[in-house]
Amino acid sequence: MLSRHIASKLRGFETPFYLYDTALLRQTLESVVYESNKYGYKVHYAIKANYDDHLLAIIREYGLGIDCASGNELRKAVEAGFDPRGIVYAGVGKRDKELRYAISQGILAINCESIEELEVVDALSAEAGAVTDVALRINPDIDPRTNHCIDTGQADSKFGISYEEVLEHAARIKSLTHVNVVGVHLHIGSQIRELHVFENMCRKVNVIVRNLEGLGFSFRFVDVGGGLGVNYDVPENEPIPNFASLFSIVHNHLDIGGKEVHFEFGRSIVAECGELITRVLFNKTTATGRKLAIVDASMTELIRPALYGSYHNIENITSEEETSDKYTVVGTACESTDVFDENVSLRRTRRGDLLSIKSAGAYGMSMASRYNLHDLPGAVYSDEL
Ligand SMILES: Cc1ncc(COP(=O)(O)O)c(C=O)c1O
Repeated sequence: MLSRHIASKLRGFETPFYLYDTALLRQTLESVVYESNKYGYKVHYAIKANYDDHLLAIIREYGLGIDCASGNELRKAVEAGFDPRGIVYAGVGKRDKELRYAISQGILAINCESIEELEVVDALSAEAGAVTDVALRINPDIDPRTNHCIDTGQADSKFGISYEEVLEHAARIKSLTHVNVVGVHLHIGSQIRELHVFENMCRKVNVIVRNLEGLGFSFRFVDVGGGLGVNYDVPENEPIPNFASLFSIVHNHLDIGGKEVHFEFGRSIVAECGELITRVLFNKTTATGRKLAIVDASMTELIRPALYGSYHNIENITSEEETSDKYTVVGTACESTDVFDENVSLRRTRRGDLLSIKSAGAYGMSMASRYNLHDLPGAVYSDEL
């Protein structure tokens, strides 16, 4: 973990801020590129995880495509220099102006999540005099065995079109003249640590693709989404996620002929290279005996613990004094759920100490808000120190 080694340098920066280890980001990108090249797989970066300009410039150097979830994310990717032909755009509710923009950019595919959306893309493409490449985002009804708040591929989920509905409307979909159905897309959820789940996913995809092609569809690619989890518990043990295992599972279980296989990784690319650095403002003990460390960050910088009950490992990077005391680390926001973690073992923690909240590079800054009119946090990059 970078911050522990450069804690004295960090003291001078206004807290809270995100610290990014760009060397680790580069190693992670090297790994994903190396491992995916073994099978000819194509990797998109899910820009929702973190759209920081400095990080995007690095990610672009490694030739990844982009997965985006809104018109503004698409615009951001295009402005950051990513080739529109390598961009996919998913999202359960796309506004007409967002669809018009995507159509005008000629992206790799709009991943459509309802029959109605396919019809609207067809109509808007006709208006623009275009034929738009789309993929069918299919809900495969798979339990990804992750936090229920972040699963996306179970039957009842708002994401994707049910396979049955695609079958029912197959003839109608094929009759649309201004969309070209070039792919199948699915994404079963995020922070998946039990990789055998992806075996089930592959088996379902095999059936879906075979049956739909039997009905006359012809797909150029299958995009199996993202979801590879990271080690929030002990990030030092696994700074780079296990891309090799996931690719090997997909290689061994996906049976779709020579079609392109695409992935959309967010968390696994950027989570571990980011830490949220925050300063201890006050210590106090509740009437019930809980020792609180009140820090100057809050759910406005990192909402994952408050929103999903997610765990992030926390360390006092400026104290050397061991203690058996346990701390509940709370933020400044006017919300009772604004708690980073309870009963944390930290070195003796005093006003002014810096804490690192680790593995915060994904869905940290990109989900930050200005609640309580907090300022948005800054960013410090290891290659600029
Ligand atoms: C459609 C889609 N693709 C890719 C991702 C990226 O997922 P992850 O950050 O888990 O790799 C998400 C987020 O879960 C998503 O909804």
